[in-house]
Amino acid sequence: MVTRSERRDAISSQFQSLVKNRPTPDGTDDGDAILELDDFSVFYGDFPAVHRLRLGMPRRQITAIIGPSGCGKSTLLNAINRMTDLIPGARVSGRMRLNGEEVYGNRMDVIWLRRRIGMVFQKPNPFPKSIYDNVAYGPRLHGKRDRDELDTIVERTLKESALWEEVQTRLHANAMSLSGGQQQRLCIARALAIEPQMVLLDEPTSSLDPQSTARIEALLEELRGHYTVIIVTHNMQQAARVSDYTLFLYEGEQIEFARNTQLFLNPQQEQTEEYIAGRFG
Ligand SMILES: Nc1ncnc2c1ncn2[C@@H]1O[C@H](COP(=O)(O)OP(=O)(O)OP(=O)(O)O)[C@@H](O)[C@H]1O
Repeated sequence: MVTRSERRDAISSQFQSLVKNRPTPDGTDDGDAILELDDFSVFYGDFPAVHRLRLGMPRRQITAIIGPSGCGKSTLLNAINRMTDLIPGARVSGRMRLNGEEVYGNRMDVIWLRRRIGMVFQKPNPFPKSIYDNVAYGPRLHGKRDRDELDTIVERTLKESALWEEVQTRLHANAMSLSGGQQQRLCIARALAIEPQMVLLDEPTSSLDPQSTARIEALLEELRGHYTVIIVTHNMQQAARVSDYTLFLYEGEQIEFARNTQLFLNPQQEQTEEYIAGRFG
């Protein structure tokens, strides 16, 4: 029978080498939250898929959302850009503020909101267009037409997403000709091209091989400090490696939200400890 203290030591040694204690990005401090949830819930009919969340996600840092299947990770992610509005029977309660503005307030322009938040899904989903047109798509929607300006945006975001070296000589090739890992980096470039307030990633590496996964993780490291990133992942080692903060959800409830140095090395809740020790989920 493993004692609690032995389990804690095992967890700590497993995650010690993964968790990085990075300083807050320049111009931000510890309490600087871009997204604040206050008693925030999402219901499907009467069923609370996420329930009474209360937390602040830090600006220009990376927050991971972890928890067993069905705990509400995607529901929360979709609530941030109000994709939940499109689901019949879904409703929210409580407050969510982005940069101090009520996401669910009467004055929020939902089209504007969705255009300010980049989203990347589990399976890479580039448009069946050229690499260039995929990246230029969002800026064009925002009314940018000047060719030089678009060229600059395409080059900048392909560099930010660590794809430029591989595609600079074939920008007009179809995006579907790229490998799965390259397609996912292109989707990240497409999300960055709109200069988003936030980038939401829903299990972005679960369909990729280990090498492509490592490239995406390295890319996230580069994005940190410039963009606010929220990543849903089933992989606890990945959460420990790439993020600064982690939210652990269980059956829609917020069990623990903390810096990774706490959540993975010194969890405050026994359920967190059991989950990251792999005892359930
Ligand atoms: N459109 C919907 N209508 C009704 N219930 C839903 C709907 N979408 C999700 N749910 C339920 O809400 C709960 C949370 O689902 P959600 O997809 O957010 O979980 P998850 O943590 O992202 O799961 P997974 O890790 O399997 O992707 C689950 O019980 C799910 O069955």
